[in-house]
Amino acid sequence: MNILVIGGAGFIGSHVCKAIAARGDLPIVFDNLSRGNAHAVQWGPLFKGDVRDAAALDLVFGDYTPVAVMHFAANTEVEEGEQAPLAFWDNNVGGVIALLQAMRRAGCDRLVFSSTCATYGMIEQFPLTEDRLQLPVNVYGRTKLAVEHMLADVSRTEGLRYAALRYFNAAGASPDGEIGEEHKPETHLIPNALKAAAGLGGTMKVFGGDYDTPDGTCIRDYIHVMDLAAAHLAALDRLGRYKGGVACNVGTGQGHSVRDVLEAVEAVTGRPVPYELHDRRPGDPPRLVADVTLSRDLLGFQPVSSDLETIVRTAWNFHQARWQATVVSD
Ligand SMILES: NC(=O)c1ccc[n+]([C@@H]2O[C@H](COP(=O)([O-])OP(=O)(O)OC[C@H]3O[C@@H](n4cnc5c(N)ncnc54)[C@H](O)[C@@H]3O)[C@@H](O)[C@H]2O)c1
Ligand SMILES: O=c1ccn([C@@H]2O[C@H](COP(=O)(O)OP(=O)(O)O[C@H]3O[C@H](CO)[C@H](O)[C@H](O)[C@H]3O)[C@@H](O)[C@H]2O)c(=O)[nH]1
Repeated sequence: MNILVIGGAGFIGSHVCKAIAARGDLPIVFDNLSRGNAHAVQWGPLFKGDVRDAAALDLVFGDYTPVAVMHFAANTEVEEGEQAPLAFWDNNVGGVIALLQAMRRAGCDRLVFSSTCATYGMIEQFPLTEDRLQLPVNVYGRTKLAVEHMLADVSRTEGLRYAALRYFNAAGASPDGEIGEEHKPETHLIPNALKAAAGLGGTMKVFGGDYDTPDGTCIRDYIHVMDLAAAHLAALDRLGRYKGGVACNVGTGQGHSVRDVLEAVEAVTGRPVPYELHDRRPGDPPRLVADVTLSRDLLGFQPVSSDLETIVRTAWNFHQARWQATVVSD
């Protein structure tokens, strides 16, 4: 099967491509390389284009007749969205409108969409099941929630089959070190903590030590990116069997504070993480932890590599290899 992977040069998309290829299907990456890396596209062709470009989409649908689409392309940095909302609405919502129109022209009716736990916002009722009221507190989350509504509307009227996967915090790297997390700029906690431990990032900032959580720092549900990739394959299979659409959490059900993560980084690397407490980062909810019942029952999904030690170790191995390669090529 040909699977069109929009945003497949990015962190999560590239790991999903690896998983698609591992089971014998062909990932066709469509990416404008605004954030991703061409070197992470290793398991199929790379088509350079913008998802808002209808003609470019028609070309790739015409050339490869994909049976399904996975859509990862988006503006993703929460803080950036607070400064530049229109760019987020344009790419995150405008991109999906253009994609759905191209899918309709091509007669392709299956879509796996990257949604996010950021669509829940400040909900303080736990566990965080999918039927909770979604009240996103940042621009990023609002754009993703708007797409969820759009998908439901289009599914109802046009028969689109879709899965909106509400990922919690994707982290870790391919265990063989081939690919990993390489955002530029990097704003995510684990790569920043690893950089600080390696003495490459100076002192890292911990955003907020006064949250209403046991140690005062934010709690997140970290899921290994290869587990996340497995969830995508399960969702894809489900689209082949059932009509309609579904929105489903993808997490582990376990929460870890920022301090827990720093401790795990110190344990794996054997080095201290120099950090200083900083003001809260705008748009950060204090606690986001998935209820995993639906992903287990609907997708048969069970994370196997998402303990904090494995996440940090695979990320550390990947980053060390990249840093060494950079020094050698310099
Ligand atoms: N990283 C996480 O923890 C996390 C959590 C929840 C949801 N998500 C969502 O998952 C998806 C992937 O996240 P990621 O961390 O891999 O991000 P990423 O930035 O690494 O990857 C996104 C990719 O999309 C490409 N892209 C962006 N705009 C494009 C456009 N207009 N046309 C074509 N390509 C475009 C970028 O070049 C990049 O390769 C995003 O939609 C994000 O919102 C991520
Ligand atoms: O240098 C850093 C980086 C992060 N953090 C803290 O660590 C936690 C995790 O932050 P990340 O930036 O790693 O992840 P986010 O939870 O902000 O964001 C992730 O989850 C979001 C949903 O909330 C979005 O989907 C987004 O795309 C995805 O990157 C937050 O409390 C953040 O304030 C720090 O203290 N210092």
